[in-house]
Amino acid sequence: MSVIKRPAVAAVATALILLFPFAPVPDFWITQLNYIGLFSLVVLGLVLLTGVGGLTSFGQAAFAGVGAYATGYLTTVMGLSPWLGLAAGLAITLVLALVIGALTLRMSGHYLPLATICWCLALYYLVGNLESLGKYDGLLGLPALTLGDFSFQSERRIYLLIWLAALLAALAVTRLLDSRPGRIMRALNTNRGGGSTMPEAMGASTFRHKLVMFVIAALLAAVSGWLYAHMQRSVNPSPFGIKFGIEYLFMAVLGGIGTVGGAFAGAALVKLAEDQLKVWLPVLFGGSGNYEIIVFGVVLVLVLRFAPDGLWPLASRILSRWLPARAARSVDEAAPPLASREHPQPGAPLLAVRTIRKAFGGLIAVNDISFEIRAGDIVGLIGPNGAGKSTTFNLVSGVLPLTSGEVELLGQRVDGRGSREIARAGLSRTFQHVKLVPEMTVLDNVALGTYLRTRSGTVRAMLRLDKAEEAQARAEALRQLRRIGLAEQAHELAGNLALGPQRLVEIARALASDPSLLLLDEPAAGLRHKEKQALAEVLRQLKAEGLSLLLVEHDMDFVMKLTDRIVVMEFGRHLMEGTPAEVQASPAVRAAYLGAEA
Ligand SMILES: Nc1ncnc2c1ncn2[C@@H]1O[C@H](COP(=O)(O)OP(=O)(O)OP(=O)(O)O)[C@@H](O)[C@H]1O
Repeated sequence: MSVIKRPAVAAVATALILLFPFAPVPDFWITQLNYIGLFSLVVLGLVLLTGVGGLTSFGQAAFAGVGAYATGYLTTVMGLSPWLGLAAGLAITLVLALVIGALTLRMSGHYLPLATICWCLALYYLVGNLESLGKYDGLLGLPALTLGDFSFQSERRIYLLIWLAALLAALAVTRLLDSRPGRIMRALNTNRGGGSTMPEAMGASTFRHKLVMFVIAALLAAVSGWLYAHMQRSVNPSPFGIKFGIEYLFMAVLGGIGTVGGAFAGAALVKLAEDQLKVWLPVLFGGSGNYEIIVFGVVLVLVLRFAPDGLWPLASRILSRWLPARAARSVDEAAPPLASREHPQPGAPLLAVRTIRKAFGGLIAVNDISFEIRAGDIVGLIGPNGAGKSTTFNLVSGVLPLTSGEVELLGQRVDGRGSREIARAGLSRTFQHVKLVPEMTVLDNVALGTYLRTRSGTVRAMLRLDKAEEAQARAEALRQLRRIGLAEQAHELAGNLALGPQRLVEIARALASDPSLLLLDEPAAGLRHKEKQALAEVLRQLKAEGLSLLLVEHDMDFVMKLTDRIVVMEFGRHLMEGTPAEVQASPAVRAAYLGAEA
């Protein structure tokens, strides 16, 4: 085992970067690195927004423009300090990002990218036509940045500010991704099978998390614009147009859009390659022209084809042969337990479903269904295919709105509320199609379930003020994994597990929210015999611990052995309710199943 640890490698790399301008290197390289640092700041925002959150933006250059023009105007026209320029740039960016985000982030698919293109174009033409901002010539004569008597006038000096900002941003984004809000952000990417259903069921507002990512990405771009303006000592619209918006996205994709290291790799590769290509391509092809754009297009296609995760993950896989292995973060099992909710006494009313109905157009999928669950009950919901079980489940858990009827959980009416609020009221669930974050560890996936029992937000996460609470959340996750017999796999990636253990991880995640009622949607579907046995064992143990369960399941054998009571549905209607023995003996149930099989 290597004696060198990864943090030591990172510390040495950071020191080398910050000491670079003190070495006798030509100014050319300082300039190059300044640009790379500035670009990295913007691309880091894209890593968070696009790579992690799956929200594509072509408009980051425009936010850089806001940062640059705010300071440009305040320092040249109004004669104010560049630091006020920074504050104003960040404030304007914050407001703009909140407004644009609020308008566009609820849209799905291609609307957000289109909106960001429009916004980028609009800002470009706006500043290019405003007399007060110098039209297309821009603003000249910005002052150098100063701190007390120290002036960041030369490129070598501003290098320190640029790289300090870029490295601090990288640290903040890394910390954020490994935190309570970060886990939710990583679960959002629909391109990787994520979405809003699972995070909402864990009690998190997906819109809010998307907005936070959008704002952070915009603020990072604005800081880059501010630094750029004071490095150039002038601003004009061209670096903030759509061409740069696309180029930032290109850097992110080339470097590795889901990784912090990819932001730096992408920025460096594009900047260095662009300069070289600008020199060599005209020599090769003769004449002048933007040939590098063609080369970039070809390279992008090749990267997407052969290294779709980008070059940084590829390089780090190769480098990991020589670098020390990443140590699994230990779990402090002595951390104090998270606060627990007050659970109802056994036998107390828990869930009351009263004449709930769901119509999809003319089809009544759930037709006036009623049943009750008392604390400590294990209730099964069965019926032939298309009987309306999943729809009932989704109505109770708030994924679908009711057409009519009432749902009461622990004495509170919850019909008409979304799944987030129902989760808060004490209900947790698993999904028929497993919804784990495959590139997160099993432990982190389970820690996602502690969302409602913890409080730390984005700023606390970025400043690492959430250490104590994170230790509690991780200890709770390990406790739940031990409860379902998967503690050994805590540090594996969830995507590497087979379906059976994945379903168990979903149960552990639901348990981590300390629910009063657990809803399991076809937990045995697709499992092999041995996996089913392991699952049944876990559920029997939960039953012995007094947990209340509602279970939708196809496997009759599985349901009969486990439940206290069974509700049978057919064609959306309530067919019968009784003990497993009563249901098994019922001619009506047999006829319904035989009819379904016929
Ligand atoms: N979003 C929807 N829009 C229109 N019809 C729907 C929708 N969801 C379900 N249905 C219909 O409602 C009926 C009940 O479906 P549901 O999925 O609840 O049944 P199920 O008992 O869970 O079936 P399975 O066991 O096959 O999962 C079916 O006829 C289905 O086609």
